[in-house]
Amino acid sequence: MRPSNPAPEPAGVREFEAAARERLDPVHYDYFAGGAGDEITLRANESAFGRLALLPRVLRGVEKPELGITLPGGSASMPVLVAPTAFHCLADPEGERATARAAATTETIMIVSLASTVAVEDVAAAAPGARLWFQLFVQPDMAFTETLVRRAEAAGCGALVVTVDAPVFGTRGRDERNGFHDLPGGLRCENMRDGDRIRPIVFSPAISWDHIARLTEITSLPIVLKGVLHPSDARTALDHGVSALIVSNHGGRQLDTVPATVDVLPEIAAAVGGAAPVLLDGGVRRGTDVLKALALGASAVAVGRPVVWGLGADGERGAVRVLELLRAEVEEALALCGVASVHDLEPGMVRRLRRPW
Ligand SMILES: Cc1cc2nc3c(=O)[nH]c(=O)nc-3n(C[C@H](O)[C@H](O)[C@H](O)COP(=O)(O)O)c2cc1C
Ligand SMILES: CC(C)CC(=O)C(=O)O
Repeated sequence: MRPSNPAPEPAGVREFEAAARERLDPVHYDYFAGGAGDEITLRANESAFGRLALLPRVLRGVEKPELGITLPGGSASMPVLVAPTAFHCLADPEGERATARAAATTETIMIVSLASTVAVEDVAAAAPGARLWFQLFVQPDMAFTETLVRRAEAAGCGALVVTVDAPVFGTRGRDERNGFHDLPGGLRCENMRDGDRIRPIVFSPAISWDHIARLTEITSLPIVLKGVLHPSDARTALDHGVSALIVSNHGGRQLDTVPATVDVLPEIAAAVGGAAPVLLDGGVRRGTDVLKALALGASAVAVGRPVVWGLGADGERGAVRVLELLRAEVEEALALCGVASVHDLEPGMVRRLRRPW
């Protein structure tokens, strides 16, 4: 008897999403996929890349392009990082352990969410050599926030990513309709453990620049501010000793109708003027998206849902495949653009289309 053909490997991030959707509980799929309000920003993040065209150069004699990058907080073998996303155990039983091993295999940086379902110490222990950063929603109880910072330091995290676009938690219609408000069966936000209890994550509108100043006093880790969309905030961040910025709208999950991240990137890059690296997340699904973001001023991008789709489709192996797919796509697009290194992309290589394709 002939063995049946194995299912073909997904050939792009969007196919991984379809494969993950098949396997995940529909309520959990919706949690991962969904956005705030009418999901206008969620859709805009992806479609904005579709309004940009790449303008390649020819005959530049480029051999294998150079993909590696160095950031305050560590280096990576490619300009694609793992954005912090919560609750990986909903996508795979190994959860964040699997993601961290995938990041270690692909030699890129994983930003571990405060809301991870595996404690940051256990994530680090599961993936020796993984390059981890720790994401924080500043908790108004600064003594507890400081405990979190010490834990991240002790676990070997290379940077603190402070998410500033969540003074309150954005309402996601899909979760409301599905009644998804709690983690199921024994899963917890393990970083919030405090003795015998698990604290709730507090989203506080009282958090201000003073808290960022305080963080820079209590840790020598580089502080990366995630969720900046206004050029004035980018400049204020630099005044507060922030080491890098992530232009992010939380994957369209917080304030709906804010612009697509790639559309505000040039303004933020201009405001920062090279004083600190600017990263971007939101809607990156192809290697060509990565090139566009880098050309418009990003030092690197991060991907949120794509890694979750890899994890949901095939655990650690799926997450590796997604990251390797993106690497291969970046490499091919650089070669086709005649660019020798991710550092050599420039705004002139991107054209804004009057009408989308
Ligand atoms: C399911 C999910 C959970 C997320 N959890 C967090 C989180 O815990 N902390 C955080 O700063 N951002 C969180 N984000 C936002 C991501 O870090 C990132 O900004 C966003 O996913 C990027 O968009 P993309 O999914 O289109 O790549 C989450 C996003 C998703 C989709
Ligand atoms: C549970 C949340 C804290 C994670 C988050 O930021 C999100 O779902 O967008």
